[in-house]
Formats: sequence, C-alpha cells, structure tokens
Amino acid sequence: MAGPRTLYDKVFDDHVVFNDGKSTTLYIDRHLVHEVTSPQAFEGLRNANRSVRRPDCTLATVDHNVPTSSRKSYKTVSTFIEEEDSRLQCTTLEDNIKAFNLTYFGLGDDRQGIVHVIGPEQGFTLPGTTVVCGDSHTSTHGAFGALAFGIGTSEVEHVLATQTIITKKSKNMKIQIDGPLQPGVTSKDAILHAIGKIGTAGGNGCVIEFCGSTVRSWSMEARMSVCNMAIEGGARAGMIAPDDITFEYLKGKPLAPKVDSPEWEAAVRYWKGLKTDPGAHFDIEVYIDSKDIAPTVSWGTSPQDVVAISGKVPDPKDYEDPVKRAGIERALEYMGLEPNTPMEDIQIDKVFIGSCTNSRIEDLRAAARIVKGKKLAANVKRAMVVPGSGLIKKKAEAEGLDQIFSEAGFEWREAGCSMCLGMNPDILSPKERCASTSNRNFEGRQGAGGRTHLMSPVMAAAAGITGHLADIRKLDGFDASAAPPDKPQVSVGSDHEQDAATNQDYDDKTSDIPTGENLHAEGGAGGSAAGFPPFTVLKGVVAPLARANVDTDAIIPKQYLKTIKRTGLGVALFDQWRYLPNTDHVENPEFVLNQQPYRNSKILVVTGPNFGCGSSREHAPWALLDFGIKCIIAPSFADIFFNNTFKNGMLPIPIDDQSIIERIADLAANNKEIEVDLVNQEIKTEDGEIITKFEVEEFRKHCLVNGLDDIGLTMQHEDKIVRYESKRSEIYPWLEGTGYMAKYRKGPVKIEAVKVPQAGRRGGKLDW
Ligand SMILES: CC(C)[C@H](C(=O)O)[C@@H](O)C(=O)O
Ligand code: SF4
Repeated sequence: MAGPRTLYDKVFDDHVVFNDGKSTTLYIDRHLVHEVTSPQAFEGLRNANRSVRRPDCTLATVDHNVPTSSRKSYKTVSTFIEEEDSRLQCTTLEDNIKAFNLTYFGLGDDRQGIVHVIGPEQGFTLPGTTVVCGDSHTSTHGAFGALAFGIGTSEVEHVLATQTIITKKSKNMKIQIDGPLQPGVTSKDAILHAIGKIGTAGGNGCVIEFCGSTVRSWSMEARMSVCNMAIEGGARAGMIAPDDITFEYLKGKPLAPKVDSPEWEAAVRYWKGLKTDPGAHFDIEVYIDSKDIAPTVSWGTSPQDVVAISGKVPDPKDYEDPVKRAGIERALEYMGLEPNTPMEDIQIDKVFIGSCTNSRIEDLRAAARIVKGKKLAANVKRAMVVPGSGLIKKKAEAEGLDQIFSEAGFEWREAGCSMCLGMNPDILSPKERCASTSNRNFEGRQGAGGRTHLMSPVMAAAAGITGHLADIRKLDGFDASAAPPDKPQVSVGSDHEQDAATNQDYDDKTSDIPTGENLHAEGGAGGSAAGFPPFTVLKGVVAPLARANVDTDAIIPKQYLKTIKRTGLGVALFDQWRYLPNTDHVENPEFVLNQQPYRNSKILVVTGPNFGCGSSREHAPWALLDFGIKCIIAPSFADIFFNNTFKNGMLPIPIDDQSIIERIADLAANNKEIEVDLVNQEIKTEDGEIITKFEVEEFRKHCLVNGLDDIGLTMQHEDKIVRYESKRSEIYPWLEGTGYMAKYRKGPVKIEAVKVPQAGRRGGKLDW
C-alpha cells in the first residue's frame, strides 16, 4: 500500500490472506479461548467433522465461572465447582481441550487466570500479531501493538477451523494524550475520562490508536488498562505502538522469543517498525491534555457516565435533549442517586479490586500502598481483591501484598473474573453499591439490582477505607510527590527474573508448526456451505424500542450465558425489562415485547443509537432469534453485535437518518407491517411504498441471501491460507516456535496429555 500508514494499517496489511474485493480474510496469530463463548463453537466443529487448524496458536483457560475461594482442596472442576451450569461449562471446555488437543491452564495451574491477563503474562501476546478471543476485552492485547479484538462464538468456530477471520477494514481513530498525569491520576482515570468525552459509541467502526507523551510514559500494565476499555468507547480494538517498555516487558516471558537469540533480534527489528508513519491519515482525532484528567468515577449505568471525583451527580434538568434527560433520570433511579449530590458523599457497601482492567501486579501494589496500615470502613460489608492470574497472586504474596490487604480487612482471593460480572458466586445483592476497578457499570452487571461505580485501583482502595467515594488526593498521608501508580514500582529487571523463576517449572519449549496437509482430515473444500435458512424478504409488524445504548448485558444477562447450547434463549431476551423484578418470569405488561401484536414481531426498530454495545456474547443475537426477531433496524450498532447477527442469518440495518427511524417507529406504533427486502435493499410499507433503500456489504448479503456458512466458503481457499502460513514462517519465525505444543515436533497430533497440572503437583502433567 502506498503512502504513510497507521500502526493499525500496518498490522492489518501484514495479515491479509486474500481480499476478494468484497471482504478481507485476515490471518489470526493468537486465539485465546474461555469456557463461556467456546462450547457452541466446538460443537459446530464436531458437527461438521472439522479439526482445530492451529492448536499451537490457541490457548485456553477457565475464568468467568470459576469460584475465587481457596483452592486448597481443589482436585477437579467437577468436584470443585458447585453451581451446576458453571461446572458444565468448565467440564465442557476441558472435554473439548482433550478432544481437540489444545493447551489449557486449569484451576490447578498457577498460570490460570483471566484470558486477557494470562496472554500477555505468558508472552502469547506479541507486538504486530492478530489476537482474537470470544470476548470483547480482547482489545487489551492492543497495548503491545497487536491488532486484538473480540469475536462472537461463530467467529470462534471460524478461527478454530481456519485460523482466519473474514473482516472489513475499520476506520482509524487516534486519541492523543500529552503531558504528565497529575498526582493520584492513573491510566484508568485517563480512559474513563476519554470515554466520557467520546461516548460509548464514539469509537464505533474504528480502531483507536492511543498515543502521545502520556501514553508513551506508561508501563505495560497501565497501557493494558487503557486498551482494555477501548471497547467501552465502542471501538473494535485499541492499539499502542510497541517501544522499549514493551520489549522490556516481554523479555523472559515464556512464549516470547528468547532474549538475544536471532529470533529476538529479528522480532525487535520488525516490532520497531510498528508505528504510525508521519502524515498517516486518521478519520477521527481526539486530543486530551493530561492536566484535564482528574481521578474519575462513574455515576450512572454506562461507562460514559463519568465525572471527576470532585464533581456532582448530574441533574437531568440541565439537559434539553429529552432522550438524554430520560436516560439520565433512568440511570439515577437505578443507581439510587439524587441529582447534584457531591460524588464524595456517596456511601458504598462493597469494594471489588480485580478484572481484566485492573488486576495486574502493579494495580495490586498501588492499591496496597493506599490500604497499608489502615482498616476497612465500618459500613463496608465486603471488599475483595482478586488477582488476574495465579502467577500474579503468587508474586503479590511474595511481596507481602496479601498480608497488607488481609490486615486491612480485604479478602484475598483466587484468580478469575469474579465480581466483574458475577458469573461465579461473587455478586452484589440488589441495591448494594460497589466501588469497582472493573470496566462495565451496566444495570445488573455485578448482580441483579447492584450498583457499580467504576474507578482506578487506588480510588477503590480509598473508597474501602473511607466508606464512600473518596478523592485519593485528599487522603491522609497521600504523597503527591511519590511515583504515580502507573509507573513500575520495582525495577523492570527484577520483575522479569521473577517471571522466569515462576515459570521455570513449566514446559515452554518451542515447537514446529504442523504442515497444512496434516491439519485437515476432511480436506479443504469439503466444508459444509449450508448454514441457515436464506434471508430474502421479511414482512411483518415491527416492535418499537425507544432506548439508546442498549448493551448486550441488557439483551441477555449473564445468568443465561451458562448454557452450552445456542437454542432456547428466547425466554431470556431483555430479562430485566421484560419481567417484573423478584418474580419468576412474570411479564411486565409495560414492556413492548409483552404486548400484542409485538410479541410475534420478526422485526425490531430501535430509536436510540448504538444497539448491542458491550460484551461480545453471541447469546444476544441467539436470544433475539429464538424469540423470533430476525431483523433489527437502528440508528447504529456496536461492531461485534453487528457481526454476530449476520453469522446467525439475521439482518441488522443501520439507518442514520433519524426521520426514517421515526417513520418506521410510527408505523410500528400503529401496528402496521413493513417489508424488508434484502435482495433489492429496500424497506417498504405494507402498501409497497419504498420507505428507504439501505446499504449492506456485498459479501454479507451474499451469505444471507444464500444461507451460506462462511467457514465452508473460507475452506475453499485453503491453498491461500497454506501459502500465507509458509510466508509467515519465513518472515516471522518467532510466531511459530512459541507454542507449548512441543509434541508437534514428534509427529502427528495425539489426543492425550494436555498439560493440566494436578492440584498439589503444580507443573506436572495430567493424563486424561
Ligand atoms: C462472557 C463474555 C462474552 C463477555 C464479553 O465479551 O465481554 C464478558 O467477558 C464480559 O465482560 O461481559
Ligand atoms: S470484563 Fe470482566 S468478565 Fe469480561 S473478561 Fe474481563 S474480567 Fe472477565
């Protein structure tokens, strides 16, 4: 490609397997897998008799469902996990790991943890790679200059089968932050501030590059917190150009090339070129002066609802736009807050320090410095510290951080997602208010009726010891001259020595990749091309939904994600809105889908923007589809949700002309039918009058109209994938020899001996 390119352009270009003019097939270097979004993907592989193309580029763990209680008595997930559905997801993952011969860190392994923590920790995530996972916070890995994004379960299946993804180039967006951060301000505050500025749809359709002197000064941990939340700003991915701080971090990581080896030298040479060329074009540019960033907290139910800790709860009266005003009123009601209350006056009940945003060693050190020698406030019922991985836990214990937290009254837990979304037993009770270092404050996110305030680890620690949202800068003993929390507090070198030592028991040998021929028992072109019923014309009554920023937690809350099937989720659709609180599915007659004729609607029109934001859960389109909705018309959609609908034979239609949306909503309110004609790309009234034409990507239309499964289509191009892989081996050899799958060198794949160390024999092998 001629002309100056952005970092994103460069990584994208280097992974193009082929472009047929309609879409781009991109090679995926690294695939992380967890128990929630993978069962249906493995089931799909099985049904089509497909194998995993690159087990050596795939790394799996359990994180969302796992209890964070002591693992002293841990033997197997079947005996350890009490909750039946959670247990089934974890055992299903383990069965799939065995069957498809993948690398897995289970609960008896110190390397287990949140996928987005363990990938970087192991050096599985490397600069310039493409990284995917069935999880929206895959954006975290962009901190290394990787192109990393969340995908739905159908795409997980596609990557498992083909090691590629069909995609379209996103727009380039840049958020530049310059200058030194003020004392007490961390990278978490910077990203909350940035999302407050751009909104949760601000990055839709974009990959954000974070740059500027502030960003360059950050440690890798601080960078990861920022890229992690790029998805909360609507972007598919966040990226930061790799530099010496990145290379230092990677030294000694088990899966990174060995330092000083020719591979390391070649890799660093390549990595150094991964920066935006001067003059490269950005579609959107945002500038932030670090002086404007204060310790920041959220007040509402969307990550854009943020304010400086010195500020007040907003007053809906100050907003003219009726939709905005209603949104604020609704959020305040849910959060139990009065307008104009000073943020510092808000009392809390619980503290959660953890999640893939802020559970790394540096976060724990920073929080520990605040609580050291202090006690949890009397009104705080519970405070949990949940390290992001077993290795972080160990490291923190070696530094005595666990003692500091325990003495202050915080619980020191085992690694996992925990109360970030409460798929395990760690949840808020209704109306409980939590100071949380996580990334989402959606309604019901941490437990039905629970109230979340997002903030940095030091702010959460301060809230714990004061009992209310507190300004870290006013805390007794706060030392404004101390190194800011986002600077490494110990020498980088000593961290690496520790990493290497901690990992020495584990097998980190390199492996040769299997050749293309060995990989596909069923052959390249043999894949099924029959996916779902063709979508051509859809006619019926439209259901109107007058909401903005409908997140996928609202479309289907976490308690329904514990299924290993795609079907039967219709009952869960819009659970919190559709059913009366504290009842067993007693319908709320006010909710549109409980009213006639809308309960039979196949089409939904949403009048507010950004439908489907948040999590990558494909359960959201599955629930809509199971309810009967095949087409959604809205001003705009979040990227991952948009993709996921197509993969299920559904049609999302973005229409940015609000008057057209209102016209369709009016027809809906009057129980009129409309006709969505995909073939001619038209929406018509029941009398055949064209309301509007609409755009749809040609490739997606082709798949929908013909009911095609794109895995089968991609497999027809296997020769191109094999060609890409051999070029990759030559140019980026460090991407091959980094798997745990040394067994590949010894011959064909055998279904046995996945490295799952048993409890009490950490580092040992478990023969299944
Ligand atoms: C379960 C998973 C699909 C989800 C995500 O995609 O983000 C979860 O990690 C979350 O944070 O809501
Ligand atoms: S956001 Fe929360 S639930 Fe999702 S991966 Fe991160 S820690 Fe887990």
